[in-house]
Amino acid sequence: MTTPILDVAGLTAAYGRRTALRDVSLTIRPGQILGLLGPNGAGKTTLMDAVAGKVRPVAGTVSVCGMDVTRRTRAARARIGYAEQDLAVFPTLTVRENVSNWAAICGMPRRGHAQAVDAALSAMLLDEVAEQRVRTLSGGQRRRVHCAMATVCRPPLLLLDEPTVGVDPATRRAVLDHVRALAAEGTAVCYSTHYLPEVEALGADVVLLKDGATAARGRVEELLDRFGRTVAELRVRDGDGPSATTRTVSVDLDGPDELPGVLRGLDADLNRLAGLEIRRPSLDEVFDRIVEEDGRAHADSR
Ligand SMILES: Nc1ncnc2c1ncn2[C@@H]1O[C@H](COP(=O)(O)OP(=O)(O)OP(=O)(O)O)[C@@H](O)[C@H]1O
Repeated sequence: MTTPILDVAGLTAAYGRRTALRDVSLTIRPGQILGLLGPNGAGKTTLMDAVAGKVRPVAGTVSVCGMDVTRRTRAARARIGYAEQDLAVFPTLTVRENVSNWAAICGMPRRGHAQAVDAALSAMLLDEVAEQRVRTLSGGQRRRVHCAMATVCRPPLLLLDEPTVGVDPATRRAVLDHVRALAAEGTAVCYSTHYLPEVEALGADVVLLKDGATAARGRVEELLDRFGRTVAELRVRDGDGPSATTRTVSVDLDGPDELPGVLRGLDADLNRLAGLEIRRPSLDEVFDRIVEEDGRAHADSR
């Protein structure tokens, strides 16, 4: 197995007396996308801030490309592209100037600088507004500028904190395509979102935080299998002729294999079956279920 780009071990973090992360451990390897999920206040931003060296751990360690973030903050930070929730752009500069300046701050050499900026702008669909001052942009456009800044230097680790909040569907697709392309080139990506279909579209591994602790982790398919319910919805006809009515009966299945047994159970009523639909669990349902339950009970060991 390849060495992780990001290794978080037993991370606990606090704001004063308020503990925001409790003993969180995770790794992200080159080319891996980790979907960071959790309800508001679960600790997603705090985790990213700790990885970026903005929040100091109370306990545990964070290392990026083998460098301890607390002891070698600058060197580790240079390996990270971080698109934060709070937009840190210069409103009076143009889009191109913001991305270009950021590339320079990150130490990008002059050679290839202009092409890298062009590529980052194009990937975020910013060509048309490249010469516009950032203060004239919409909120969704500004968020794209932030993603372009985070990705322009092609860092080994990309932290994207809810990058698609307030963006239109075309931009959402562009962000997801770009993230997939960067991962295919070997970038390790930590992607926080409340839009669960994005996690599925990215084929991401998932860490679900709840109250600062790991409530669940795994591949999307594994979480669906472990926590999801497959439901057979049978539409059964009552009565005959014009007065006939139809009712829906829902049966929980442990898996599609149980369906023949359910149908056999209908026996004489089988000819009253007017329709049948199998509903696979969605990640939304699984997410709600884990968050409602005591998530810690489900946490895997690392
Ligand atoms: N600067 C701060 N000072 C004090 N408490 C904070 C600060 N930032 C976050 N917190 C608290 O830490 C906890 C975790 O917050 P965090 O922003 O990491 O959650 P989140 O999962 O990113 O939430 P959201 O989905 O709303 O962005 C919350 O209880 C929050 O109130």
